[in-house]
Amino acid sequence: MAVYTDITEDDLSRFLTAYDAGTLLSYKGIAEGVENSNFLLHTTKGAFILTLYEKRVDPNDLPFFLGLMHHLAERGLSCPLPLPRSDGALLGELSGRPAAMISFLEGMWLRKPAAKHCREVGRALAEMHLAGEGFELTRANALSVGGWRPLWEKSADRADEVEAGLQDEIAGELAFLEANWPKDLPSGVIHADLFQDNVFFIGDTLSGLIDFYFACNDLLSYDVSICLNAWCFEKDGAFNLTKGMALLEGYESVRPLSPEEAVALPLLARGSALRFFLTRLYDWLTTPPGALVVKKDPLEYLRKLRFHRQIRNPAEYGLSR
Ligand SMILES: Nc1ncnc2c1ncn2[C@@H]1O[C@H](COP(=O)(O)OP(=O)(O)OP(=O)(O)O)[C@@H](O)[C@H]1O
Ligand SMILES: N[C@@H](CCO)C(=O)O
Repeated sequence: MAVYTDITEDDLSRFLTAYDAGTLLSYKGIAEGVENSNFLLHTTKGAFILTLYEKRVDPNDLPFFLGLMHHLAERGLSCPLPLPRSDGALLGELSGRPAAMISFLEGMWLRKPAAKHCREVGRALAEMHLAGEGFELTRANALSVGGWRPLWEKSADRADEVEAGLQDEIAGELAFLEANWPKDLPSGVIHADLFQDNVFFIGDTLSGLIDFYFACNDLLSYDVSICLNAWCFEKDGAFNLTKGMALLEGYESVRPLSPEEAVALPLLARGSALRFFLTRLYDWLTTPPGALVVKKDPLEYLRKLRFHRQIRNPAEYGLSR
């Protein structure tokens, strides 16, 4: 249950007076999610999502996130729309946290996606990359290669509590990636967290993308590698070549990867595996007992990182050339 900050009915009803969202009928905390506190609201005007932004979201970044969702929705991408307050602002404050009201997206995320769903995700990711062109705000990726060492240093001393030898292995991996990280690849607005729980389907039809709170400007193919990691591995840790092929075909049906992006995929996938390993490791070691949040297993991403280390050719992901 990711509700770090609770809210009272009186405070919420007062908060809603600044919106054209009707009057409150009911509200409840949403179990899913790790980063922020989310509530499902029912009002006399329908269903809405209220998000209270927590520790990993810098309030100064919120205009970028909320403005991006508006920009993408205007270009036909199915994603949540932030509701404006009576003064036009997209951001308010509730229970001491920055807070926004966003439109409710129909659909549900898939617990067991098939290759056909991966194809739709690849297509939607490329469509998002193209729709992001022309967005006037920019945001550096705080969790790209430049952000991994400071994050690692917060957990390094305790890493061997999770698995013996981890401290040396990750220190070596980090040094390798810092020395070899690709630079001159196509970049633009990326989602940077397009995991299964952030893509909604109605039946087999993709109905929308949510959770743009890691969106930023970075390498487009890095975003592809995040999806390879998030969608194309089975629960036993095996890479599913059929899903990889489908995801990459879906992406390339909208935006073909350049030869340089294709060659860089194994390195990018190692990097994105390390990124999620590091945030999960930090949360694993620092989330207080009894916190209303599901901690995610860092070792899942350590295994993915080790898998990519032995990949020599993007064809091993199912990339056709
Ligand atoms: N616009 C929306 N429409 C419908 N449901 C939503 C919407 N936004 C969020 N949700 C629900 O709230 C849950 C958590 O949302 P979100 O993923 O944005 O939170 P988070 O804390 O940022 O999670 P994460 O750990 O995935 O980053 C989603 O899994 C979904 O069930
Ligand atoms: N999607 C991330 C959590 C939010 O960043 C993970 O699964 O580690």
